[in-house]
Amino acid sequence: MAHVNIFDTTLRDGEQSPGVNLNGLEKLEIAKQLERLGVDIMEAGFPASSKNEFDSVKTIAQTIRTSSVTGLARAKKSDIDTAWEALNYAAEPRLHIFLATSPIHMTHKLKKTPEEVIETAVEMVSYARERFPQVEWSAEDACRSDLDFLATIIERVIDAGATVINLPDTVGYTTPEEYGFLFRYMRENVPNIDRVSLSAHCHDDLGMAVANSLAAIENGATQVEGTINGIGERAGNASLEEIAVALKIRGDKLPYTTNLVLHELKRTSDMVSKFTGMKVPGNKAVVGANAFAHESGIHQDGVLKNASTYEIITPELVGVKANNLVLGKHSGRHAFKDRTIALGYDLTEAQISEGFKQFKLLTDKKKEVTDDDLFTILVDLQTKNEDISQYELQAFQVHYGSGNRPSATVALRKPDGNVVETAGIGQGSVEAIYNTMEALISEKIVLTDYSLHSVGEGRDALAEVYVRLNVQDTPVSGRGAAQDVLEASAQAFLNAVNRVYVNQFLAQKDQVQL
Ligand SMILES: CC(=O)SCCNC(=O)CCNC(=O)[C@H](O)C(C)(C)COP(=O)(O)OP(=O)(O)OC[C@H]1O[C@@H](n2cnc3c(N)ncnc32)[C@H](O)[C@@H]1OP(=O)(O)O
Ligand SMILES: CC(C)C(=O)C(=O)O
Ligand SMILES: [Mg+2]
Repeated sequence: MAHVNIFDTTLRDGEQSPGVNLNGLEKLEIAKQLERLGVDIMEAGFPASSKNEFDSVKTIAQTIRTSSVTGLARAKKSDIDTAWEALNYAAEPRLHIFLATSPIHMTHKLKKTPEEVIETAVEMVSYARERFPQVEWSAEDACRSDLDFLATIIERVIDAGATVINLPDTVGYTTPEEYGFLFRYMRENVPNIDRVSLSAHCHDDLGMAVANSLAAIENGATQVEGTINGIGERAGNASLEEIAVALKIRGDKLPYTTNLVLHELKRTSDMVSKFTGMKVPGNKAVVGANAFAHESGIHQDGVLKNASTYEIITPELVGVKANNLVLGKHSGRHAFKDRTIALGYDLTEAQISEGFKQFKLLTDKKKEVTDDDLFTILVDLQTKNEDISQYELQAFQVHYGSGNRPSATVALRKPDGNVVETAGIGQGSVEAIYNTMEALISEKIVLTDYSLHSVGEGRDALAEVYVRLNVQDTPVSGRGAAQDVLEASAQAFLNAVNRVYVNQFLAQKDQVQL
């Protein structure tokens, strides 16, 4: 069977999803989980795009050992130099350079002639190869490019030292037949094509990203790019879990292997969903909550008689556990710690103590503490920047009654350690809390989105809230979890505010150091 390399771009193209802004600690946790999942290459970010992005790519490059870490760069020396500064720590540093090749992009965006585009691509690929042992070159908007021009530029960048050629369907425009043809055409018409790995990168604007990726594999792609849960720019990227499971389940038609550890898929999907705030729809293939649920009587009857009547994928294959009940009221610290390790957490002793404290508090209120509950508590602990003091909720109280205007009293600890308290009103309880917190924080804060859902089932389930805010016109998202919906709402608001605060704090620190 032929092998296909998996290139994950959740942290780069995935993070380009509107409204998603991951902090460095969240990116690092996702990177570690992607390594456990067995991705061959992970694109950690676009180092030249900002100081925060540079720092997080560098930390990921320093941490990840078994997957290759790459970063994106424009065809510009300064982008390549910055990328090298961040990525040279990686076990196998790689660079991903892109330059558009379609007439639309060359004329209107780059304002370059096709000859100038060839010259720039060749010059930048050979410049990058002076540093990086592996250089991927992407022909942005390949699917709307002229085939012969594409074949010419590919031949030239391979001669300049590119080791991987990517043919992205940047705008999600192509069909499986056309995309398959593109790969066959390049295999047959670029004389030096066998010197490189050929990669597919699809977007889902017409809902064909996974089908297109599979067509590319059948026609000579040896690498496929995508994201977990299919998140990404606009309608998103090809969903890696769908591609990997399709290759596994339809090995009869698609005889290709990957290095992915399939039973890590569900956990990876859950983590990406939690950190990005992009909830996975129930009917999403492979990882949706309903992917293994059977509702109608005839289906239930069939499954009871033999699961293969209506199930082509077993839940265990992708790591969905039938019963994820874990610890209870009488569990001790050792059992708790063992469970955190089994869940894939790498916590310090201080984090374990804090997590155990929160777990015990939860067992007082909740009959069954599930893996999902633990995941929610621990994720917040692990991704909080303990080195920078931030806004903390000290206490709050809400008065609500039908016919009365809701009011809230909130006490906050500010980053300078002072505790401030005030009261305010709103049209509803959540708005009363948010208005009061806005007054205490003294910034202009606008709520642009709010969503609430429960973690698991039952009246005692944890509530999880996601918000999007504009803090002094900076868009930012935040999440909070608690047993009470109002407390979860308050925590989500502060989580978003703290993201802006931490970024400003780090930016000021960098300026002082300069
Ligand atoms: C298909 C994709 O997903 S491509 C990746 C897209 N991702 C992102 O853009 C996220 C990160 N981007 C950013 O933070 C910013 O856009 C930055 C820091 C990279 C650049 O910011 P700015 O310098 O303000 O430029 P801005 O984004 O407005 O415009 C892009 C410039 O890069 C040029 N450019 C675009 N692609 C390339 C390329 N592959 N190689 C070289 N130049 C390029 C554009 O022509 C434009 O140049 P111009 O200023 O001479 O007109
Ligand atoms: C940077 C490139 C590969 C990209 O994301 C695209 O073209 O979609
Ligand atoms: Mg893309």
